[in-house]
Amino acid sequence: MAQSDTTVALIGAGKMAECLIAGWIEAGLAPQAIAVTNRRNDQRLAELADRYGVRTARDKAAVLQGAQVVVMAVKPVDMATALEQVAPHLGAEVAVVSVAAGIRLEAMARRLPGQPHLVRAMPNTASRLRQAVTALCAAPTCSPAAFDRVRWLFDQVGTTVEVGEEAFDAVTALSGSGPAYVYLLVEAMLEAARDLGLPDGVARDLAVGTVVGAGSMLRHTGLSPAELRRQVTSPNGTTAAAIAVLEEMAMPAAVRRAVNRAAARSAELAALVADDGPDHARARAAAMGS
Ligand SMILES: NC(=O)C1=CN([C@@H]2O[C@H](COP(=O)(O)OP(=O)(O)OC[C@H]3O[C@@H](n4cnc5c(N)ncnc54)[C@H](O)[C@@H]3O)[C@@H](O)[C@H]2O)C=CC1
Ligand SMILES: O=C(O)[C@@H]1CCC=N1
Repeated sequence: MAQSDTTVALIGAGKMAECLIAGWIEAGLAPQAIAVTNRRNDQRLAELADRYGVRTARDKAAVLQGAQVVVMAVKPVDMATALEQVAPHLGAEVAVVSVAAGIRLEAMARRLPGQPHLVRAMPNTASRLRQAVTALCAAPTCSPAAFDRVRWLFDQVGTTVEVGEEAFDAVTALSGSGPAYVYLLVEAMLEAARDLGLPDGVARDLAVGTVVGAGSMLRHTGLSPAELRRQVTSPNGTTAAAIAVLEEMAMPAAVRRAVNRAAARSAELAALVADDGPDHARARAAAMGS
């Protein structure tokens, strides 16, 4: 069977699930090849069915029926329960992919005994526009064919890289959470533009164009960010004045610390699917503020 005939079930109909669905539909996957379920909120399922034409059901057995790839798109705190709920309905040939921060392959394997084709993925919300970067890591038991199918799916919504699982906390902090850092920067730029009296629409067009242009420069010139920054920064000019303030206020150090903190949080989230069952996981989650 061709990769393009791949059938997918998504467990969890939240923000990340919708970004994946939107990207897959845009890439030409048949809407009826995608099935989605959610914990509660039929309204949300109706919305996704209406918007994308995908199949939806509250019943897990119904959405898992015929799926070659199952994408677990629930919060880390809900993963133990969700894995236990899907386990009875999975055939041994099905690939199960978690996109959750922190949840390790070994923890998935414990909840899905006899399920060899386990994959961990960290996409980001740009999958909605097929511009995600997704890191992938297969369990040692995953067959090359099952992994290829999963990689094909994530290739449809952007680019993929294969990394060792030990890199996942860093990857999550960098590219999983990363879009939010850029949005925060743009929010601050827009506030400054308003202070300076620019109309909101003009400021948004200029700020967005600036971020997209800078991203394209990074992608296409092959120059380092430091060199590209130097090209903008005239001696004693406006950029130098701005960068001096950002350095004085420790912006680079703050970003480094933030990314490190995100990675540490990803490592902490692993405890949510430990050995002692969902009830204990919930208690730990409450203690951890999840
Ligand atoms: N939002 C993002 O930018 C990214 C999120 N992720 C990961 O994706 C996962 C989902 O995140 P979001 O979509 O942002 O969260 P969300 O809260 O928007 O969606 C999670 C959905 O899962 C559903 N759910 C919970 N337990 C369930 C169960 N047992 N069965 C069926 N559905 C269940 C909830 O009702 C909710 O609709 C998280 O683990 C997160 O770490 C990964 C990369 C980026
Ligand atoms: O904030 C989070 O935990 C998730 C994982 C990466 C992006 N969002």
